[in-house]
Amino acid sequence: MVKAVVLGAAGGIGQPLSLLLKTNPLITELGLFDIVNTPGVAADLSHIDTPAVVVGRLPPNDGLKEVLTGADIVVIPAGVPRKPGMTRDDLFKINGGIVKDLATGIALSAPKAFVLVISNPVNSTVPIVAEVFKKHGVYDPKRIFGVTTLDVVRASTFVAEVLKTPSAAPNVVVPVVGGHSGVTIVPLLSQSSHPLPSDLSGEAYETLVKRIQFGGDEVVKAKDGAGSATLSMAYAGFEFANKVIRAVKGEKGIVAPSFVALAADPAGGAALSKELGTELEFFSSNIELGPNGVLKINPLGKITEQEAALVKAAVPELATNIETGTKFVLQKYEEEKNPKL
Ligand SMILES: NC(=O)C1=CN([C@@H]2O[C@H](COP(=O)(O)OP(=O)(O)OC[C@H]3O[C@@H](n4cnc5c(N)ncnc54)[C@H](O)[C@@H]3O)[C@@H](O)[C@H]2O)C=CC1
Ligand SMILES: O=C([O-])CC(=O)C(=O)O
Repeated sequence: MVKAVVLGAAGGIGQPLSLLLKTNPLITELGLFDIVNTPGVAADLSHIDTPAVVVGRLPPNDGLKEVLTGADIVVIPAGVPRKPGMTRDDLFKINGGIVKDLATGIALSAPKAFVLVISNPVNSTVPIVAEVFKKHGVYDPKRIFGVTTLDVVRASTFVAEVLKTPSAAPNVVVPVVGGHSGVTIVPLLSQSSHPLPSDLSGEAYETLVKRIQFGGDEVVKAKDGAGSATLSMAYAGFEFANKVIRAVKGEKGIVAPSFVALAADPAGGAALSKELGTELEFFSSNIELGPNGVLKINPLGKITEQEAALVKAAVPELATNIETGTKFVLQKYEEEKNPKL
């Protein structure tokens, strides 16, 4: 019995993600919440002949509470997407508040659920969820994940393109570490399961790295004001959710990058901090998943000088993004305590 919940289920990511989750036979209940249209999306999906019983709720009458109660895994793609010319950080003003409110709902109604955060800016929204959970006394760093899988999916696709073997893409595994925006996205191409040509250096190497780092911009530009990646993100979110579900069901050795608190595995986190040369509260490295969420945070391992430079460039931006998320929540709680602030 697995209950999966999607918050923001009527949106560009939410609908195809909910469709994919409905196709997973391991999911027995699918709860959909959004501020619009969830009854319709739920009615539509409920006609598909797979096991999940689908329920769609709106905010009035405790809809969020109803959907979240009994949830094992909650995926959050709620919030506004980018338009051309915007950075992910520009979304913080609106999405920060949305994620804080939804995290509060999860802390109250499904504190043990695995929480998969898609809403941007991920580098700041994951710290928001963590702070809200701390405030409610239900924080377990092993259970909160920033979804960076789309970067991994893009890296597989783009590397296979460079190797002129597009059909190999699903088998190409490239760890992408750091975070989920621009220079914080660090592909470790030297660890690709399908080695790149040894002469891929200079401009060709930089072009490939930049394409993985700024792949989101390609989609934003092509959609020309109609939003950002939705279908590839739904695929990536489904991939990661399935990995979490499979690990919970007892499958061993499932490893994938995700933006998590280093406190989720203090020993692994300390080793990673040593490699980074600094202590960040959150970082996306390869993590091994287990029945309780994060089992182990893996080190970066052997990386090239170029990759070390990319990691070095990512660290200060990550630190700022993390602080933005944390401070936002703490400030909101201060304001709630003292409304005159
Ligand atoms: N982590 C990643 O790799 C990626 C993250 N994203 C992010 O995902 C988010 C969603 O993107 P799209 O689906 O394209 O946007 P969208 O605008 O199509 O859908 C967002 C949905 O959230 C809903 N929503 C807004 N406030 C809500 C609330 N308080 N409670 C519940 N639902 C609420 C809206 O009604 C809408 O249906 C954006 O922040 C985007 O930047 C997008 C692509 C990749
Ligand atoms: O680029 C965006 O705004 C959406 C996103 O996170 C991505 O596609 O990686």
